[in-house]
Amino acid sequence: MSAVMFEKVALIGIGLIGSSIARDIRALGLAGDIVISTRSPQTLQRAEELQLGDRYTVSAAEAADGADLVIVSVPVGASESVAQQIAPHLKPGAIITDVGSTKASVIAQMAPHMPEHVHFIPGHPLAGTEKSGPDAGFKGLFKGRWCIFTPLEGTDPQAISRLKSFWEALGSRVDEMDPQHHDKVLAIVSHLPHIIAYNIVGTADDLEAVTESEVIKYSASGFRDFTRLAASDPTMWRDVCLHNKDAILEMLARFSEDLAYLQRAIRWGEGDKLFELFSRTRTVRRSIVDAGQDVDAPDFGRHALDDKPNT
Ligand SMILES: NC(=O)C1=CN([C@@H]2O[C@H](COP(=O)(O)OP(=O)(O)OC[C@H]3O[C@@H](n4cnc5c(N)ncnc54)[C@H](O)[C@@H]3O)[C@@H](O)[C@H]2O)C=CC1
Ligand SMILES: O=C(O)C(=O)Cc1ccc(O)cc1
Repeated sequence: MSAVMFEKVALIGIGLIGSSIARDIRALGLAGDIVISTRSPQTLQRAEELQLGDRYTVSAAEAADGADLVIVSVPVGASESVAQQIAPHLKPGAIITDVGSTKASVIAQMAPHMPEHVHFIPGHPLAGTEKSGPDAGFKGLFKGRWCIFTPLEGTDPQAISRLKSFWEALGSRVDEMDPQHHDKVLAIVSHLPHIIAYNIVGTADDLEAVTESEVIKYSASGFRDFTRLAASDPTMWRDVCLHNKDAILEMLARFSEDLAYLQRAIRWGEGDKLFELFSRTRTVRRSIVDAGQDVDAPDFGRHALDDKPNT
């Protein structure tokens, strides 16, 4: 149904996100030629076994050479190294984008290396799982999810519009934001939940030595939800923490203050305070469900092109 949108697409990094994009491009026929590059020869070989692209190379420079669209899907801490490697080979008029979970740092790392004759448009699809690597990707990951662009001032609106059409073809809704604002919003809605999960599972793991296997044996679904997040890729999340340091520390300070309030209410038996907070937070969940953002709901993520509801 879709037509070729970019003649040559280079995917640098072919883990969960890169390989999901590759699968969608393939399925929708959005590219004439898909070239895949990743640093590790083993991962590259796996991408080839999975037939995610048309050509494969460990050289990011070779992959980017002559590409009309370059999508960088590597841990955010590797952004500068990739930008340095690809910059001399970028074709005039090419669109360069990324999928990194932090934006100000990615811009600081990549923008200085981008030649005048390309369109650099930082992006972030708000879709993913706790899994990593090329096997973890799947078709339709971005359906019904937001993709946030944080374009630099003066970026060609036509290039933004071409990239927007690409993400919309993958079923995403696209929004634009200032990178600093993006980093603050994501710090509270995504980065802190992961840090809290790493922390609580780490604490439980320390207790495990005392309680033997009780932590696993009796773990209720609340704790299990935390273990899913805490199973997320350590390299990726180390980089997110180091590259969104200021916003994360600001949100952690607020979080600790609010936790101290809760702690105090529990210590002094102030049930009304607990009840008030727990009632307020319940309405947050309800508004997410009402806004159609509940991924567990059967109709969530229907593609614009689907002609009948999911069953
Ligand atoms: N995992 C998730 O749920 C989401 C991740 N993101 C962002 O997407 C990016 C990629 O994440 P995933 O696909 O989950 O990670 P992943 O670990 O599954 O894949 C990362 C890929 O980058 C390659 N790589 C690592 N260092 C490299 C380097 N220096 N040069 C070239 N390739 C290199 C790896 O070989 C692998 O192919 C990250 O920046 C992450 O913040 C964005 C949205 C969701
Ligand atoms: O697995 C989950 O619950 C996620 O939250 C996935 C995710 C991880 C990082 C992002 O930048 C965006 C989405």
